[in-house]
Amino acid sequence: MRTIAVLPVKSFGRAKQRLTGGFPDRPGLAAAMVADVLDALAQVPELDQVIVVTAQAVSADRRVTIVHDPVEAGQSAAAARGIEAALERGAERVLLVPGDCPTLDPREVSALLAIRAGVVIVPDRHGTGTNSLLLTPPTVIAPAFGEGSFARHRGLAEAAGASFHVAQAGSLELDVDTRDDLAALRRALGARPGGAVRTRALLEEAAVA
Ligand SMILES: Nc1nc2c(ncn2[C@@H]2O[C@H](COP(=O)(O)OP(=O)(O)OP(=O)(O)O)[C@@H](O)[C@H]2O)c(=O)[nH]1
Ligand SMILES: C=C(OP(=O)(O)O)C(=O)O
Repeated sequence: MRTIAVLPVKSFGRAKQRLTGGFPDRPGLAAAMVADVLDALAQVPELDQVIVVTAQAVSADRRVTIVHDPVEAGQSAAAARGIEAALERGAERVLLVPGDCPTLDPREVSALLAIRAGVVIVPDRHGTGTNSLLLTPPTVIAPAFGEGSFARHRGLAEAAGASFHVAQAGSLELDVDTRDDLAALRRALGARPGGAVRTRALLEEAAVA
């Protein structure tokens, strides 16, 4: 089943506003996390392509398509733009992934893609947000990210009469928005050697600065 990942990426200079005062180089952190997410997605054989939706210059491999986001109207609008581009490229399902989950484990993504349901959701670590959505078909529901999005996506799936599955994928449940998330990231990176190479290096560099 032709599967395309869609990764919305806000301009790094405008990203991670909730980390103001929590980390010296927010743009650098946003860029490092996106690069680590892309590295991880590149190791998922079940993905036919990756679409990055952004106004930002992003370096990536040949399997990545950049779709321009001139308006930056939010994650949902960017995700919708990516879904449209994925449909044009023959996607039968799309995996929506955020760019701020640097611990993303390719093996967990493969396990996620083995689940058969109209809407598969990976909640954030608080259980109230949405860190990833697997949509089959890509238009089964419209992305509705933001506060309380887990319940909203479940409601949309029910209203659409789509099957709904909540997936446990620890490496995808940690998105980095706040100082607490950054502390949780440091713990997660300390507990698991390897992966998130750029994010790990930036945090280590900041720690000794
Ligand atoms: N292309 C695009 N991506 C976005 C936009 N808003 C958010 N994103 C991406 O959606 C994902 C989750 O977004 P947030 O958690 O809100 O990240 P953020 O906007 O950097 O964080 P805050 O500035 O604290 O809200 C990240 O990969 C963001 O880069 C947007 O307007 N356009
Ligand atoms: C976008 C979401 O949350 P956050 O902005 O905290 O990543 C969400 O969980 O839908």
